[in-house]
Order: sequence, then structure tokens, then C-alpha cells
Amino acid sequence: IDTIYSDQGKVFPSLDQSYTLDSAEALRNDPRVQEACITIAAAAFQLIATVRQPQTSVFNATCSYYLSATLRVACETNVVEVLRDAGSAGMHVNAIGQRLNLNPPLLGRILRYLATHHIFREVSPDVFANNRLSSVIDKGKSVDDLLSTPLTKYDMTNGIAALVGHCTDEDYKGAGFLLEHLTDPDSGFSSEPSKTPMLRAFGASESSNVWEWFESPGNEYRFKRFGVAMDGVNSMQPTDAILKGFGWNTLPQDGTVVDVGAGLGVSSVALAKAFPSMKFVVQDRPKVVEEAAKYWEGKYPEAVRETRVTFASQDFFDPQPVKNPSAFILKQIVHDWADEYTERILRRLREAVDDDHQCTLVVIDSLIPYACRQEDNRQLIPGERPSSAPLPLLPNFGPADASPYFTDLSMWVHFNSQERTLGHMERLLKRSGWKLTRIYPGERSSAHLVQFISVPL
Ligand SMILES: C[S@@+](CC[C@H](N)C(=O)[O-])C[C@H]1O[C@@H](n2cnc3c(N)ncnc32)[C@H](O)[C@@H]1O
Repeated sequence: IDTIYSDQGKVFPSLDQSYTLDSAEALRNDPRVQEACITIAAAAFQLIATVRQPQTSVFNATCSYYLSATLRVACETNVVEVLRDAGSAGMHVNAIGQRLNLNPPLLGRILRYLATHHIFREVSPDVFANNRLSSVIDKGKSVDDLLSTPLTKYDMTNGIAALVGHCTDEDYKGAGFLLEHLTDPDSGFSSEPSKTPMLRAFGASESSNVWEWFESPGNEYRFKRFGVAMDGVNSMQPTDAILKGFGWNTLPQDGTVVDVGAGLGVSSVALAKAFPSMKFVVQDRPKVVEEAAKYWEGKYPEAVRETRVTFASQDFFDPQPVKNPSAFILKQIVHDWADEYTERILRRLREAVDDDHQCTLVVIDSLIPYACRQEDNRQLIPGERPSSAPLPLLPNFGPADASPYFTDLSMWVHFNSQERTLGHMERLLKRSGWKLTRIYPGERSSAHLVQFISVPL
């Protein structure tokens, strides 16, 4: 890392300074720097687990809920933005409390706990400043704006703070009910999206799924925040990530691609621009499709005018009306559904393809690696990358690379669904009439979204 940084005349960003997207930060995306950083972090985690008294490690893990709880306070009360105005000298907790109308001794304990975990800095006794980690949840608005519009404070923000707000609230509370969910035979063996730890936590057993609960009266603030948080998640992936993997140029250039459960159809916009003769069908629920049409009107009006893109309200559990397209895209859909439901979605697509027609199914989702090494003589799926973590590290880099596992548990908490291992995905596709032919693992920086390519069995 030092060599790469000094070759470019840059200094690696300091933990004490606020996060800024400058050229030193951008250099962290160099694959060599990324690989070194993740290896160092994995080694540090493994060393801690090795050298620390086991009781201490387990008790630290046990109490890690206090990190979520204190981060929630810091994010929701706008402490980060008050400290942004204070600069690197920081601010006494009495002054922070006065600005936010909060009890200073209580707030001080929260900030000290976070500073002990390298989120904020205690500059001198009871004086706190932002650092590289805390500044990531800066909403980018003035404190006056945030205090005067509490219900819409996340609107027009980059989504990271909204994501922290959502995860440390709905997701966190749902996570507290994993055991009850698992050991209750009514939910522990169920595939139903109505039986989720989160709905249990909020006493919302009458809701048929989490979406319905979000839209119910009283949840307006959470619903809005969730929308911004999802934008934040999407913005972590480059919009043209879809182009980096499957060879779309191998499809007939005048063929049709159906984006199933497309949302706004962000991936299809990138494809439509790159392949100007292909046609696209954007399918989703009625209200979403209306939004998608407006989105395309802004992003790529020519495609709408030339009817290269059409919008269809289509339930993916119903028979698929577009027969024999060149490709189907299912991006971040199957992780929302338990196996039984996912099979139904996949079968509907298979039923729309004749046996002798060449159609490619591109499923895009996270991939769950095992936490152990697998046999070296195993037949790999083409494109599958064996772990690059050097021994004696865990092959999946342990907590240094845990985001697929967070998403997996979060899918359980929200939807009673999951992210999947490669073998699981392959079996699921096979049971639904598809053969997994290869995968394209995402780059580390694209939060591990993987393209799973299949053809009719
Ligand atoms: C996580 S989003 C993914 C959106 C898009 N594929 C993307 O990656 O940006 C899941 C999408 O599934 C849609 N959806 C949920 N249930 C559906 C159903 N029964 N039929 C069609 N779409 C559905 C939602 O409206 C939402 O747009």
C-alpha cells in the first residue's frame, strides 16, 4: 500500500480526518490496494480472535448490539452534522446537547462508546469530533434544515445515513427475534413472506409482508427512509455493472430482453444505451412500472419514443406473456423469496421458452461463500473463483468481508428469504428447468453482486 501510494505522491487517508472522496480515497479502489486492505483486515480480525481471552471475545460479540443502538442515536439525532460544523477541534458534549436539546451526560456516554470503536474521536475529555468513520453518515444538510424537517430529513441525501437509520431500527429489532422465529414451528419451517422476524418484532402479524407493513399508517417516516436507504444501496454499485460480465453482444442484436421485477429498470437503461438495436420489456408491479416509465423518460427518452422499451405491469408469479425472448434478467429478485416462491418465479420464465429456443437467464444477486475451504479437485462452475485468502486466514476473509452474510440475514429478517451458496443456486435453477452454465463474480467494490448465467435444461 505504501509503495502504491508513494509512487503516486499520495498519503493513505487518516482515521482522524473526515471522509472525502478525493484522489487519495479513489486510489483505495486500485485492485492491489483493495486486496492488501482486505488481507490486513482479515488478519487483524483473526489475530484478535487468536490472542484475546475467549471469554472477552465472546462477551464483546455478545454486546455488539450496543454498537447498533448507539449508532442509531448518533445518526437519528444529527450529532454528526453538528460536529461537522465544529471541525477538527470538536465540541464539548454540553454544547452538543444544548444544540440538539439532549441530555449531555447521556449523549457523552454514547459518543464515548462509539469513539472507543473508532467511530468519532474524543479529542479531550468530553470533547468530540468527527473522524473518517463517523463522517460517512453525514447527511450533507445543514443542522437547521435537518431540525426543521425531521420527517423528510433523509430526502435528497446519498442514502448511507438512511441505510444506517433503517438497519439500526427495523432490521436490528427484527434480528432480536431470530431465535423466536427459528424455534416456533409455525415460522421456523415456513416459506411465507408474512412470517418474518421483523413483523414479529413489530407485532404486525396481520401484515401479509414487510412491504404492506411499510405502507401502513404510522410508518410514513420509516417508509420514506427505507426508500432512500435502497437508493443508497443501489448507488454503491456502478449503473453499468450489468455490462461487466455476461457477453450481451452474443445475443441477437435485434433481440428482446425482459427485465423481470425491474424496479425502475436501471440495468436495462445501461444495456439499451450499449446495444442500440435491442428491445427491452420492463416488468414490475403497476405503481412501480409507472415510475419506471417516468425514469426512462428522463434517462433515455429516445428509447421510449422509438418503442425500444415497453413497460408492462406483470406479476412474476403469473404466466410470462413474452415468449421466447433472447434473455431474462432477474436482478435482486430471488433473494427476496424463499425457495418455494423462487422456484415458481423461475418456472414461469422457463414455461415461456420453447425447448429449441436459445434464451439466457441472467440472475444477479449476492453469492454466499462457505467459511471453510472446499476440496481442490472439485469441479468448478466456469467463472467460479477459488478463494484468494492466503492460509491461515479464513477463506472468505472472515469479518473483513462480511457484507453478503449481513444481506443474507437481513433477507431472513425482512422477507423470510435468503442469499444463496453457489450449489444452492444451481440446485434451485435445475429444479426449475434451468442449467447454470457460468458465473461472473462481481468486483469487490460492487458489493459482491454476481451474475449467474443459465440456459433452458
Ligand atoms: C429489490 S427490488 C429489485 C429491482 C430491480 N430488479 C433492481 O435490481 O434494481 C425488487 C422488485 O421486485 C418487485 N416485485 C415484488 N413483488 C413482485 C411481483 N409479485 N411481481 C413483479 N414484481 C414484483 C418490486 O416492486 C421491486 O421493484
